[in-house]
Amino acid sequence: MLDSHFFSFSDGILCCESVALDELARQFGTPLFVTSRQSLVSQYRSFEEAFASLPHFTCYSVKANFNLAVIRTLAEEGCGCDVNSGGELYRALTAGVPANKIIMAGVGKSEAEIKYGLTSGVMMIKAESISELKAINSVAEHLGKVAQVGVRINPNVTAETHPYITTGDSKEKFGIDEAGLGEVFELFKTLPNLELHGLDMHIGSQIFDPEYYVAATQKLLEVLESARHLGFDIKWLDLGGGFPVTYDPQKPAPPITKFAEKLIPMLQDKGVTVIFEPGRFIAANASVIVTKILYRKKNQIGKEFFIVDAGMTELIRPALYQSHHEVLSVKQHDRSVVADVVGPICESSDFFARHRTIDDAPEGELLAVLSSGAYGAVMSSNYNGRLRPAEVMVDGDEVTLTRRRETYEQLVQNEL
Ligand SMILES: Cc1ncc(COP(=O)(O)O)c(C=O)c1O
Ligand SMILES: N[C@@H](CCCC[NH3+])C(=O)O
Repeated sequence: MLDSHFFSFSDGILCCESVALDELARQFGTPLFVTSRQSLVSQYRSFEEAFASLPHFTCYSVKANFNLAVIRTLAEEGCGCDVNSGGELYRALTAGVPANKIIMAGVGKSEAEIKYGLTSGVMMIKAESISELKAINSVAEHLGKVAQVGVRINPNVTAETHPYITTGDSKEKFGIDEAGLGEVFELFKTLPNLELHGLDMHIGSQIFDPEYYVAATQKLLEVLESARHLGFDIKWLDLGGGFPVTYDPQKPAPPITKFAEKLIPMLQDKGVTVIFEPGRFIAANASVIVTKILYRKKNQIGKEFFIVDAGMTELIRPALYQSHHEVLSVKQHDRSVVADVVGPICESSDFFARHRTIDDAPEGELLAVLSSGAYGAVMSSNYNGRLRPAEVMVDGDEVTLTRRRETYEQLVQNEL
């Protein structure tokens, strides 16, 4: 059931590294996000190892988990950042990531955000439309700067994943497709405050088949050829993120080496630094949510429910993408039941698991929702007047509170 070095049972109790999750719940309350620092570092290092023979630079996509301690952990390993907004840029800078290791992306950056990126001195700001290129030029002109720009290409490759997280298809809003590229190159020739430094793609998330990357990279390489033909000195080829992780042990993700084996030969001698923006791959399996069983009930059709104190406000992925998350009892029991694990929110889509075999843990005990590190806390909300939970990071037997639980006062602090 559990295949992790970082979350494992010791004396019948689920632990994060050397720390028992029930201890953490006693100390910090529930619901609680618990992150294994060693897991983050290990995932980052395995990514680096897989692509070691390729000149590349990895920019962790902070949208997956923007907790400052997570960003800082990866920055200490030498990793850069991919940010999607002014707020994420602020977080990356606050975590101490140097601006020249930050890439600024986003399909709809405001003038203020572009200005923030350029004044901070980000290594590359990406454009996803002709209009945005013009906006970047005009902000750069005002600032008396020349912007180092990357253009996000929409390669029209439909990667097989959940339809809400596929991004490289012409039907989607992302990037500039083949038809727009002539105008893009023309603009770089005429607008004096733009320099074309990078070509970029990001075809989606949780992509299992490396062939989608191969197909899209092939298209990106064709654009690289055309750009060079026109005299552009392209330094960076950005392949985005999207590398998969295992959520469901029945459907294991292919190892990252499978992607590296396909991509490295295609990119090795192209005279560019390849940029990767993994988010989920690094963060997803580094955290769990520890949640208390408030009530159990069985109804007239024999259906059983565990009603827990975390919900879709902490992890919206099952509601939004019907995604699978393993749910374990923190304390092991000999007997199991088949039940739904649901939250306290007034929505029928507020569940973590349906019809799942789960230990027969009594009310008051704890469950852990696994693989909650990516697109978990970052997508949390105050819906139903919920307080965003506390977050802790574990490193061996050391525990650090990295985010305090919200308070009722904070819920209303911005209202007049
Ligand atoms: C531009 C860009 N880069 C990187 C990522 C990170 O994706 P993932 O978490 O799937 O690696 C995303 C999110 O899908 C993205 O939009
Ligand atoms: N939020 C999505 C991933 C989106 C990736 C960003 N484009 C998920 O939880 O799977």
